[in-house]
Amino acid sequence: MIIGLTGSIASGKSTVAKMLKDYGLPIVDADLVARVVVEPGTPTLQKIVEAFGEVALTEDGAMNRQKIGEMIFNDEEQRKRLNRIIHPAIRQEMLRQRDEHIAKGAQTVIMDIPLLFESKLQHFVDKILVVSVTEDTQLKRLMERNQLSEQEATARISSQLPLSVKEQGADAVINNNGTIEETAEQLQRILRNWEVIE
Ligand SMILES: CC(C)(COP(=O)(O)OP(=O)(O)OC[C@H]1O[C@@H](n2cnc3c(N)ncnc32)[C@H](O)[C@@H]1O)[C@@H](O)C(=O)NCCC(=O)NCCS
Ligand SMILES: Nc1ncnc2c1ncn2[C@@H]1O[C@H](COP(=O)(O)OP(=O)(O)OP(=O)(O)O)[C@@H](O)[C@H]1O
Repeated sequence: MIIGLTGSIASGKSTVAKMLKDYGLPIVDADLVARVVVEPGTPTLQKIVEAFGEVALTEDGAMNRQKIGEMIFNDEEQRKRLNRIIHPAIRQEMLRQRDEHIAKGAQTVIMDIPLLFESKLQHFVDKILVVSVTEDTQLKRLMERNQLSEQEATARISSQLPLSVKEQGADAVINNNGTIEETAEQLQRILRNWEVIE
Protein backbone atom coordinates (compact mmCIF):
# COMPACT_ATOMS: atom_id res chain seq x y z
CA MET A 1 0.00 0.00 0.00
CA ILE A 2 1.24 3.49 -0.87
CA ILE A 3 0.29 6.00 1.83
CA GLY A 4 0.40 9.71 0.99
CA LEU A 5 1.29 11.74 4.07
CA THR A 6 0.37 15.37 3.77
CA GLY A 7 -0.79 18.46 5.62
CA SER A 8 0.31 22.06 5.35
CA ILE A 9 3.39 23.97 6.32
CA ALA A 10 4.24 23.32 10.01
CA SER A 11 1.18 21.12 10.57
CA GLY A 12 3.37 18.25 11.79
CA LYS A 13 4.08 16.02 8.78
CA SER A 14 7.75 15.57 9.65
CA THR A 15 6.81 14.77 13.23
CA VAL A 16 4.44 12.03 12.03
CA ALA A 17 6.92 10.87 9.37
CA LYS A 18 9.45 10.27 12.13
CA MET A 19 6.92 8.12 13.99
CA LEU A 20 6.25 6.13 10.81
CA LYS A 21 9.99 5.64 10.39
CA ASP A 22 10.15 4.28 13.93
CA TYR A 23 7.63 1.62 12.83
CA GLY A 24 10.24 0.64 10.23
CA LEU A 25 8.22 1.93 7.29
CA PRO A 26 10.13 3.35 4.30
CA ILE A 27 9.56 7.06 3.63
CA VAL A 28 9.96 8.98 0.40
CA ASP A 29 10.31 12.60 1.51
CA ALA A 30 9.40 15.26 -1.09
CA ASP A 31 11.16 18.08 0.80
CA LEU A 32 14.36 16.03 0.89
CA VAL A 33 14.05 15.06 -2.77
CA ALA A 34 13.46 18.76 -3.57
CA ARG A 35 16.92 19.44 -2.14
CA VAL A 36 18.64 16.61 -4.00
CA VAL A 37 17.35 17.61 -7.44
CA VAL A 38 18.83 21.13 -7.15
CA GLU A 39 22.27 20.16 -5.94
CA PRO A 40 25.13 22.05 -7.65
CA GLY A 41 25.73 20.70 -11.15
CA THR A 42 22.17 19.44 -11.73
CA PRO A 43 20.24 20.46 -14.88
CA THR A 44 17.37 21.61 -12.64
CA LEU A 45 19.55 24.14 -10.81
CA GLN A 46 20.84 25.32 -14.17
CA LYS A 47 17.25 25.96 -15.32
CA ILE A 48 16.47 27.83 -12.09
CA VAL A 49 19.44 30.14 -12.66
CA GLU A 50 18.31 30.73 -16.25
CA ALA A 51 14.83 31.66 -15.02
CA PHE A 52 15.67 33.66 -11.87
CA GLY A 53 19.22 34.87 -12.55
CA GLU A 54 22.41 34.58 -10.51
CA VAL A 55 20.59 35.80 -7.37
CA ALA A 56 19.27 32.23 -7.16
CA LEU A 57 22.76 31.09 -6.11
CA THR A 58 24.81 31.46 -2.95
CA GLU A 59 28.50 32.29 -3.15
CA ASP A 60 29.43 28.61 -3.15
CA GLY A 61 27.13 27.76 -6.06
CA ALA A 62 24.27 26.16 -4.12
CA MET A 63 20.65 27.22 -4.53
CA ASN A 64 19.97 30.24 -2.33
CA ARG A 65 16.98 28.87 -0.43
CA GLN A 66 16.34 32.00 1.55
CA LYS A 67 16.29 34.23 -1.53
CA ILE A 68 14.14 31.82 -3.55
CA GLY A 69 11.80 31.44 -0.57
CA GLU A 70 11.36 35.23 -0.31
CA MET A 71 10.60 35.40 -4.03
CA ILE A 72 8.13 32.53 -4.31
CA PHE A 73 6.15 32.76 -1.08
CA ASN A 74 5.18 36.36 -1.83
CA ASP A 75 4.48 36.06 -5.55
CA GLU A 76 2.23 33.48 -7.15
CA GLU A 77 3.67 33.93 -10.64
CA GLN A 78 7.20 33.33 -9.41
CA ARG A 79 6.02 30.32 -7.41
CA LYS A 80 4.37 28.79 -10.46
CA ARG A 81 7.53 29.45 -12.44
CA LEU A 82 9.68 27.61 -9.91
CA ASN A 83 7.14 24.78 -9.62
CA ARG A 84 7.13 24.27 -13.38
CA ILE A 85 10.90 23.78 -13.33
CA ILE A 86 11.38 21.80 -10.14
CA HIS A 87 8.23 19.65 -9.77
CA PRO A 88 8.81 17.31 -12.73
CA ALA A 89 12.28 16.52 -11.38
CA ILE A 90 10.90 15.93 -7.86
CA ARG A 91 8.15 13.68 -9.18
CA GLN A 92 10.54 11.54 -11.21
CA GLU A 93 12.95 11.03 -8.31
CA MET A 94 10.11 10.25 -5.87
CA LEU A 95 8.71 7.56 -8.14
CA ARG A 96 12.19 6.12 -8.56
CA GLN A 97 12.63 5.89 -4.78
CA ARG A 98 9.14 4.40 -4.36
CA ASP A 99 9.88 1.70 -6.95
CA GLU A 100 13.21 0.97 -5.29
CA HIS A 101 11.47 0.30 -1.95
CA ILE A 102 8.88 -1.92 -3.64
CA ALA A 103 11.59 -3.83 -5.50
CA LYS A 104 13.25 -4.49 -2.13
CA GLY A 105 9.99 -6.05 -0.93
CA ALA A 106 8.34 -3.22 1.02
CA GLN A 107 4.61 -3.86 1.54
CA THR A 108 3.92 -0.27 2.54
CA VAL A 109 5.67 2.89 1.37
CA ILE A 110 5.03 6.35 2.82
CA MET A 111 5.14 9.27 0.37
CA ASP A 112 5.56 12.46 2.42
CA ILE A 113 4.26 15.14 0.02
CA PRO A 114 3.43 18.60 1.41
CA LEU A 115 1.80 19.67 -1.87
CA LEU A 116 -0.09 16.42 -2.59
CA PHE A 117 -3.40 18.23 -3.15
CA GLU A 118 -1.98 21.44 -4.68
CA SER A 119 -0.08 19.37 -7.27
CA LYS A 120 -3.01 16.97 -7.74
CA LEU A 121 -0.98 13.87 -6.92
CA GLN A 122 -3.82 11.93 -5.27
CA HIS A 123 -3.57 9.24 -7.94
CA PHE A 124 0.02 8.47 -6.82
CA VAL A 125 -1.22 6.93 -3.58
CA ASP A 126 -3.74 4.40 -2.24
CA LYS A 127 -4.56 6.16 1.04
CA ILE A 128 -4.22 9.79 2.10
CA LEU A 129 -3.29 10.70 5.66
CA VAL A 130 -3.64 14.40 6.52
CA VAL A 131 -1.90 15.89 9.55
CA SER A 132 -3.98 18.87 10.60
CA VAL A 133 -3.87 21.71 13.12
CA THR A 134 -5.91 24.87 13.66
CA GLU A 135 -4.76 28.04 11.90
CA ASP A 136 -3.65 29.49 15.26
CA THR A 137 -1.45 26.51 16.08
CA GLN A 138 -0.02 26.45 12.57
CA LEU A 139 0.92 30.15 12.65
CA LYS A 140 2.43 29.89 16.13
CA ARG A 141 4.52 26.76 15.35
CA LEU A 142 5.69 28.12 12.00
CA MET A 143 6.79 31.46 13.48
CA GLU A 144 8.64 29.63 16.25
CA ARG A 145 10.28 26.94 14.12
CA ASN A 146 11.44 29.20 11.27
CA GLN A 147 11.90 32.42 13.27
CA LEU A 148 9.48 34.25 10.96
CA SER A 149 7.43 37.37 11.52
CA GLU A 150 3.64 36.95 11.51
CA GLN A 151 3.51 38.46 8.01
CA GLU A 152 6.19 36.11 6.61
CA ALA A 153 4.52 33.10 8.18
CA THR A 154 1.09 34.11 6.89
CA ALA A 155 2.48 34.46 3.35
CA ARG A 156 3.78 30.89 3.50
CA ILE A 157 0.52 29.52 4.87
CA SER A 158 -1.47 31.37 2.19
CA SER A 159 0.62 29.80 -0.57
CA GLN A 160 -1.05 26.45 0.16
CA LEU A 161 -4.61 25.13 0.18
CA PRO A 162 -6.36 25.49 3.56
CA LEU A 163 -6.14 22.43 5.83
CA SER A 164 -9.95 22.34 6.01
CA VAL A 165 -10.02 21.57 2.27
CA LYS A 166 -7.32 18.91 2.58
CA GLU A 167 -9.20 17.19 5.41
CA GLN A 168 -12.11 16.65 3.05
CA GLY A 169 -9.89 14.73 0.64
CA ALA A 170 -8.33 12.54 3.35
CA ASP A 171 -8.89 8.86 4.15
CA ALA A 172 -7.80 9.66 7.71
CA VAL A 173 -6.97 12.85 9.61
CA ILE A 174 -4.62 13.26 12.56
CA ASN A 175 -5.46 16.20 14.79
CA ASN A 176 -2.01 17.45 15.85
CA ASN A 177 -3.09 20.32 18.12
CA GLY A 178 -2.50 18.24 21.23
CA THR A 179 0.56 16.53 22.63
CA ILE A 180 3.00 14.38 20.67
CA GLU A 181 1.66 11.35 22.60
CA GLU A 182 -1.89 12.08 21.47
CA THR A 183 -0.69 12.29 17.89
CA ALA A 184 1.19 8.99 18.24
CA GLU A 185 -1.96 7.30 19.58
CA GLN A 186 -4.07 8.53 16.67
CA LEU A 187 -1.43 7.32 14.22
CA GLN A 188 -1.30 3.88 15.81
CA ARG A 189 -5.09 3.56 15.57
CA ILE A 190 -5.08 4.51 11.88
CA LEU A 191 -2.25 2.10 11.02
CA ARG A 192 -4.09 -0.73 12.79
CA ASN A 193 -7.27 0.16 10.97
CA TRP A 194 -5.45 0.00 7.62
CA GLU A 195 -3.78 -3.26 8.72
CA VAL A 196 -0.31 -1.78 8.25
CA ILE A 197 0.56 -2.89 11.80
CA GLU A 198 -1.00 -5.45 14.15
C1 LIG B 1 11.23 27.62 -1.70
C2 LIG B 1 12.33 26.81 -1.04
C3 LIG B 1 13.68 27.10 -1.68
C4 LIG B 1 12.37 27.24 0.45
O1 LIG B 1 13.31 26.45 1.12
P1 LIG B 1 13.26 26.26 2.74
O2 LIG B 1 14.51 25.51 3.10
O3 LIG B 1 13.03 27.60 3.36
O4 LIG B 1 11.96 25.39 3.03
P2 LIG B 1 11.69 23.79 2.87
O5 LIG B 1 12.23 23.31 1.57
O6 LIG B 1 12.11 23.10 4.09
O7 LIG B 1 10.09 23.76 2.69
C5 LIG B 1 9.26 24.00 3.78
C6 LIG B 1 7.81 23.91 3.38
O8 LIG B 1 7.47 24.98 2.51
C7 LIG B 1 6.36 24.60 1.72
N1 LIG B 1 6.69 24.80 0.29
C8 LIG B 1 7.88 24.57 -0.32
N2 LIG B 1 7.79 24.84 -1.64
C9 LIG B 1 6.53 25.26 -1.86
C10 LIG B 1 5.83 25.68 -3.02
N3 LIG B 1 6.43 25.69 -4.20
N4 LIG B 1 4.53 26.04 -2.88
C11 LIG B 1 3.91 26.02 -1.68
N5 LIG B 1 4.53 25.62 -0.54
C12 LIG B 1 5.81 25.24 -0.63
C13 LIG B 1 6.14 23.10 2.03
O9 LIG B 1 5.13 22.96 2.99
C14 LIG B 1 7.43 22.65 2.62
O10 LIG B 1 7.27 21.53 3.46
C15 LIG B 1 12.04 25.28 -1.12
O11 LIG B 1 10.93 24.96 -0.34
C16 LIG B 1 11.82 24.77 -2.54
O12 LIG B 1 12.77 24.47 -3.24
N6 LIG B 1 10.54 24.68 -2.96
C17 LIG B 1 10.19 24.18 -4.26
C18 LIG B 1 10.00 22.71 -4.26
C19 LIG B 1 8.69 22.30 -3.67
O13 LIG B 1 7.62 22.56 -4.20
N7 LIG B 1 8.77 21.65 -2.49
C20 LIG B 1 7.62 21.21 -1.76
C21 LIG B 1 7.49 19.74 -1.75
S1 LIG B 1 7.12 19.04 -3.32
N1 LIG C 1 2.02 17.89 18.81
C1 LIG C 1 2.97 18.84 18.84
N2 LIG C 1 3.18 19.57 19.94
C2 LIG C 1 4.10 20.56 19.97
N3 LIG C 1 4.89 20.89 18.93
C3 LIG C 1 4.73 20.21 17.79
C4 LIG C 1 3.78 19.14 17.67
N4 LIG C 1 3.85 18.64 16.42
C5 LIG C 1 4.80 19.35 15.78
N5 LIG C 1 5.34 20.29 16.60
C6 LIG C 1 6.38 21.29 16.24
O1 LIG C 1 5.80 22.13 15.25
C7 LIG C 1 6.72 22.44 14.22
C8 LIG C 1 6.16 21.97 12.89
O2 LIG C 1 6.13 20.54 12.85
P1 LIG C 1 6.80 19.73 11.62
O3 LIG C 1 8.16 20.26 11.33
O4 LIG C 1 6.63 18.29 11.91
O5 LIG C 1 5.77 20.20 10.46
P2 LIG C 1 5.76 19.89 8.91
O6 LIG C 1 4.33 19.72 8.58
O7 LIG C 1 6.69 18.81 8.59
O8 LIG C 1 6.26 21.26 8.32
P3 LIG C 1 6.90 21.61 6.86
O9 LIG C 1 5.89 21.29 5.83
O10 LIG C 1 7.11 23.07 6.99
O11 LIG C 1 8.18 20.86 6.75
C9 LIG C 1 8.04 21.78 14.61
O12 LIG C 1 8.83 22.73 15.27
C10 LIG C 1 7.59 20.67 15.57
O13 LIG C 1 8.59 20.35 16.50
